[in-house]
Amino acid sequence: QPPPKNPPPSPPSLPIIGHLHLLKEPLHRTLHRLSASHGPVLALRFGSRPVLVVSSPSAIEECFSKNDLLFANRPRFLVGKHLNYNFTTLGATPYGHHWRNLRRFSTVELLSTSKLNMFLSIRQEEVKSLLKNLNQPKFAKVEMKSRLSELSFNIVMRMVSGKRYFGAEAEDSESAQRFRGIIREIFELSGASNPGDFMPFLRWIDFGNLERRMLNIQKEVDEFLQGLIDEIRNKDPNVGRNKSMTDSMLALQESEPESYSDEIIKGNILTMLSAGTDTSAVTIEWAMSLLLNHPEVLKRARAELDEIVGEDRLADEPDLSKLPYLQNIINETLRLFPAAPLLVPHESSDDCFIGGFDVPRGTMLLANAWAIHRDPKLWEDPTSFNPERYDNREGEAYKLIPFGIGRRSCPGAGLANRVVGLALASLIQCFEWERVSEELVDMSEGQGLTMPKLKPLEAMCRSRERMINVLSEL
Ligand code: HEM
Repeated sequence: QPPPKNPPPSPPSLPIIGHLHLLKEPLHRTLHRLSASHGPVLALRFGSRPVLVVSSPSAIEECFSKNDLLFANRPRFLVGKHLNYNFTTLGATPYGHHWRNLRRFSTVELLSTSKLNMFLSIRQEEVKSLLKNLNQPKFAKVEMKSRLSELSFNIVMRMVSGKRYFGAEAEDSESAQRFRGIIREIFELSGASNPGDFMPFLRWIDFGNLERRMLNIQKEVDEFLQGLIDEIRNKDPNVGRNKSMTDSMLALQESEPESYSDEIIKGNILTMLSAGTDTSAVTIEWAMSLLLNHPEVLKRARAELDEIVGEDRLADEPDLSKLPYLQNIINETLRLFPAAPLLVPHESSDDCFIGGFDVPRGTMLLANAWAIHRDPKLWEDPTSFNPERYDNREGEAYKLIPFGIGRRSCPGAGLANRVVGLALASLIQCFEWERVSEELVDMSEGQGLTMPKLKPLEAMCRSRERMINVLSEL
């Protein structure tokens, strides 16, 4: 491929590795620094692969409206091969017939408004179980991360398979524990900067044993998922539930065996679990951390809940649309701590122009949502947590993009909003919260694709007196 005539600005690079030596974690911060000195449309090279980093609303608009179709591909990473059933899962598969099929299926069978309404009781039950475990009359220190992670895992797992994995009535807690660990490991391996993805010769010597690690994980994941679908397949159809996504896929397998092979079904389950659990859990954790550091915001949110919901019943999903301040808090959390700060990498299927520059086909696109969300040209006092900023409708399109935009944007945004909204509303309504010490909660981010908190959140928690009756009935 000849070099483009008018390439975007780019820092000096090294032979063979290109800019890989510059990629320090967290990647969104490094890319932000590079964009700050070279501009919002930045060209890099990860080994042999051309990369485009965009970090302005106008560049985002160019990529995801006019050129959305052209950028609807995903790069083919090792993790897509080994841990996404050879590029057949919704998140990893290239744009085309198979993707459209899966996307339609997932949207209709799992994530449409009517399906989400149908699964409401699952979310209510899981949130109640969280509240019940936190219920106590005196202030005590609680660890939040694992509770929130269990909450989101149980919700998605029950929607997908009909099974409950953690806590009371858990059906198979030990293997689920292990499986959740594996999912976390998959995430660690899913970053956008595995050297072996960009310098194929490194695969020869198996850089950091990466490929071997992936193959081991693949085996374990596959056994777990095969066990799960076999169990559902073999269950007596007159007993048991048959409303889960896996049940629907198995039903389709009979009429369209090629489109719904066991592999495709396993890949779909894995995708829902890996895309839909940590993301929501981490968002709730960041939101609670922000509230602990801003008691005045917590107070206002509680006043809103007391006014709209009162003390005789728990907050519920239909209340969420009547709680604009809570929604502002969620938006502000997703602005400052987007669970996918660089979205998910895209890839161009043809040459195009972005920002007046030539971008060759086969370029990997990284959209730095994190940088846009903190751009002082777009947001007043961008690093401060200020839910009030949305009162006068700050936040137009292309400025706040935690779920991405265009045809590959997050199909689970509606579910995520409900899970995060219901959990936060209930935690604020039912409990008093304080920091474990005078010190502010540490807001630094750790490594990993979903931008976890470096230090898992701990807080002091006690049931609110006015909610004791409601809580005691759980
Ligand atoms: C706060 C929670 C969440 C955030 C911040 C989030 C964010 C994102 C982002 C940024 C993308 C990539 C968009 C792009 O490629 O440009 C994405 C893709 C995706 N998300 Fe989410 N997500 C969340 C929750 C969920 C949930 C609950 C599910 C489903 C159970 C889900 C399923 C997916 C899937 C399947 C994709 C891949 C779509 C495709 O490639 O066509 N996500 N998400």
